[in-house]
Amino acid sequence: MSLKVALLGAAGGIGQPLGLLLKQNPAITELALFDVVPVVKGVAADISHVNSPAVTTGYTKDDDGLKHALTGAQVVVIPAGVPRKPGMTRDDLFNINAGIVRDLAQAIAEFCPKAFVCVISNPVNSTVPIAAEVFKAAGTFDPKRLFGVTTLDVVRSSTMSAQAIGDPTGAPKYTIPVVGGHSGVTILPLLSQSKPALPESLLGDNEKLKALIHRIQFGGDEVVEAKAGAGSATLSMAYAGYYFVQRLISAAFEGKTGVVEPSYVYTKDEASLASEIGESLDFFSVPVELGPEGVKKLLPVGKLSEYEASLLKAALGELSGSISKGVSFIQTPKL
Ligand SMILES: NC(=O)C1=CN([C@@H]2O[C@H](COP(=O)(O)OP(=O)(O)OC[C@H]3O[C@@H](n4cnc5c(N)ncnc54)[C@H](O)[C@@H]3O)[C@@H](O)[C@H]2O)C=CC1
Ligand SMILES: O=C([O-])CC(=O)C(=O)O
Repeated sequence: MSLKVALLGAAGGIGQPLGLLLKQNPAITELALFDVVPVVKGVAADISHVNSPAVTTGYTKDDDGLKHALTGAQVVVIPAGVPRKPGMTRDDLFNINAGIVRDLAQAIAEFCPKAFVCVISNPVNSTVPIAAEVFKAAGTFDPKRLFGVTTLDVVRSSTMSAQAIGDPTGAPKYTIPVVGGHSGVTILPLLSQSKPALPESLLGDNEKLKALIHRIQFGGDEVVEAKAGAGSATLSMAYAGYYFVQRLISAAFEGKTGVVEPSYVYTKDEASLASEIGESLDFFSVPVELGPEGVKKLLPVGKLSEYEASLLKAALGELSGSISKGVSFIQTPKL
């Protein structure tokens, strides 16, 4: 089997470690690293010495680099764009990152229209709708193949929950679905659905529960503050992004069944989701069963606690605006 993965924004804080992680996946036979900064060629030369199968090449804008990086790619991962500084929201990145994601999506539509596309660039709540609108305009949109990567919220949920119950090394034990979006109150970790269940000493203690959910929702800020102007989460994001991509690869190319990961996906016309959350949204993060076509099935959000149901209302309030903002960025004619 041959499998080409393209990583766009490969010289960045996320791109470099994510490229290294992708390089060590034995299923990947070709790894195309694209960035607008020339050091990407050095990053590719460096990573290419790792003795795994993926033949690794760096591309910049020169010599039709984006075209060559994307042609034949079956999976495209996008961490291209600017990160936050203290005091900024993810939405403050819109002005720069919206155009970056639009242009990369246009190139994907042209050079690898059938690829699975995993968007990391923030604000995810708007950049995924932007990519979808570009694909729709190009006639290549397949809702089963477009994913907003929200896995870092899932990763933080298990780590922070284990810490909150005084079992910090127990993090890998807890699988906690996160639904909604990827920004502040739109991030809704369903602690009541943790497998195995979290203890009553947490679930029954409103103050502790509130503090934990707030920490997960604003986990990105912890890193932004600690990096003090030098960027946002990169290493944990590379871990989470790689985790999602390798799960997708295992389901889409290696025949693995029963692979379920939350992701921010196209949910328009999903009547059962709309009746669960009480509103019809074009995009929402839900647990997704992955398969050969990408999305095989969207799984239900499931039963929410009373507190989670109140948080869902806040998430819905913000999400619809972020989605429309992304859609209008493409649909509104520029003067
Ligand atoms: N989905 C998530 O959970 C997370 C998303 N992010 C987001 O990921 C993005 C990247 O973050 P970092 O890697 O820390 O930023 P960075 O600034 O370190 O790296 C971004 C890279 O993108 C490149 N780039 C800019 N325009 C480009 C274009 N048109 N084509 C290709 N490459 C381009 C830059 O040259 C740079 O190398 C940010 O928007 C950040 O907010 C960050 C953490 C978590
Ligand atoms: O906080 C940020 O800006 C980066 C991000 O999305 C995260 O760490 O979850």
